[in-house]
Amino acid sequence: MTLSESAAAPADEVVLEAVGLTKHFPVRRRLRDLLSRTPAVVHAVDDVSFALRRGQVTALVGESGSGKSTVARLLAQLHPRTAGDVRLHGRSTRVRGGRAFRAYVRRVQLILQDPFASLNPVHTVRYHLTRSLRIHGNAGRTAADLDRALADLLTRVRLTPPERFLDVFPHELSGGQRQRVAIARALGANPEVLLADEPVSMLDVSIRLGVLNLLQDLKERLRLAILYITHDIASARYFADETIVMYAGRMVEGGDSETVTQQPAHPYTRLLISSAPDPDRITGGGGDGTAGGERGHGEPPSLIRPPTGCRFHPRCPHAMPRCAAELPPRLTIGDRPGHWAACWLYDPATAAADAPAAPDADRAVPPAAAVGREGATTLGEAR
Ligand SMILES: Nc1ncnc2c1ncn2[C@@H]1O[C@H](COP(=O)(O)OP(=O)(O)OP(=O)(O)O)[C@@H](O)[C@H]1O
Repeated sequence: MTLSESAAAPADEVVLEAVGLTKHFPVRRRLRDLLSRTPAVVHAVDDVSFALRRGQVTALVGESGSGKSTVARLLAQLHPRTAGDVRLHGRSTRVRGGRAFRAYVRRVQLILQDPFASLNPVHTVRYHLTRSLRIHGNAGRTAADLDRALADLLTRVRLTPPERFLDVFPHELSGGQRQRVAIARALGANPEVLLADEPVSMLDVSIRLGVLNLLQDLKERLRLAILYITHDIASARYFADETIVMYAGRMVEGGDSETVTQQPAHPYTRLLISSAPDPDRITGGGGDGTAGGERGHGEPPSLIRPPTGCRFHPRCPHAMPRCAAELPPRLTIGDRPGHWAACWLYDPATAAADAPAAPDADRAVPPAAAVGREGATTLGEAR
């Protein structure tokens, strides 16, 4: 598909979908494990479903180890999946290298966290971009075509004038400029989807916004579908149209970013927000970084033997007996269209019965300011 074709397509068209996506990694077996019939596995991702739409950013948020990068790698076809499906324009896709893989990556590009690692230090910007354009058949026929395509890529990522950047090596660039080159290289494929795995977390705080603004601009101008993976829920509010929260390999909340970050429903999302390093970036947080948010306790669970029922229940200040026994489905919150949480607090039966954790009787959702007075603090491995 050409750029002009993609610009003409409807904005909310689903491009890439995860459907019940599941990934279990085998664990190296110890002697005593050999006696066990069921081999141990890491439940990295379980039953994850969402859609990436043209011209929209979807944020996947969660603490370290929640399975975000594994989802990106599954969508990029870099891991075989244990179960579930990846659908590109509605068609199930499973590619393992070769020509099919090249055709897939032409449409779905992955941008990694560390531009130092993803650019070869012995090659110039010109080399990296030319290689991408050639591999994906976008270099044109003549040297002049190639020069135009190179200048166009650098201009798109706002490295201008292009001739100043073409013949420099990665170490001569700042971190932000290197990430822009990595984005330009991804654009060399003329993709429909960008999977951006923590694209700004290794950059200085002062230049993060510039790179996020660039991605936003590309989303709008090229109508890209973008998956933005981050542990920083504050940036999801700013940058993403939709936000999905993951905990211990499962999706726990989703909805439009404004609602998920300003009226979080799941106790884990509340904990994530109350632990955000800069509470001023999210209204409703207090100056001490905890007021106005949830408090939980403990560490993230083992993914080899994940907790039964809701995986957050051992840390949840609102846990009920049911939470340990039954896996909560996605339950509609009802405040804004599309807002859901996988939490038994939002089951009408819970609200009607004892509702021990719903201080606001008119609303099954515990308001952020009213919940979370119990328990100790801290978010295990949040970075
Ligand atoms: N190749 C692998 N083999 C075994 N376990 C893995 C592998 N890759 C990831 N895992 C495990 O899967 C779980 C999810 O990891 P993943 O990297 O997807 O989480 P994440 O949310 O992206 O974390 P981070 O922000 O630290 O990258 C972790 O427990 C991790 O140790």
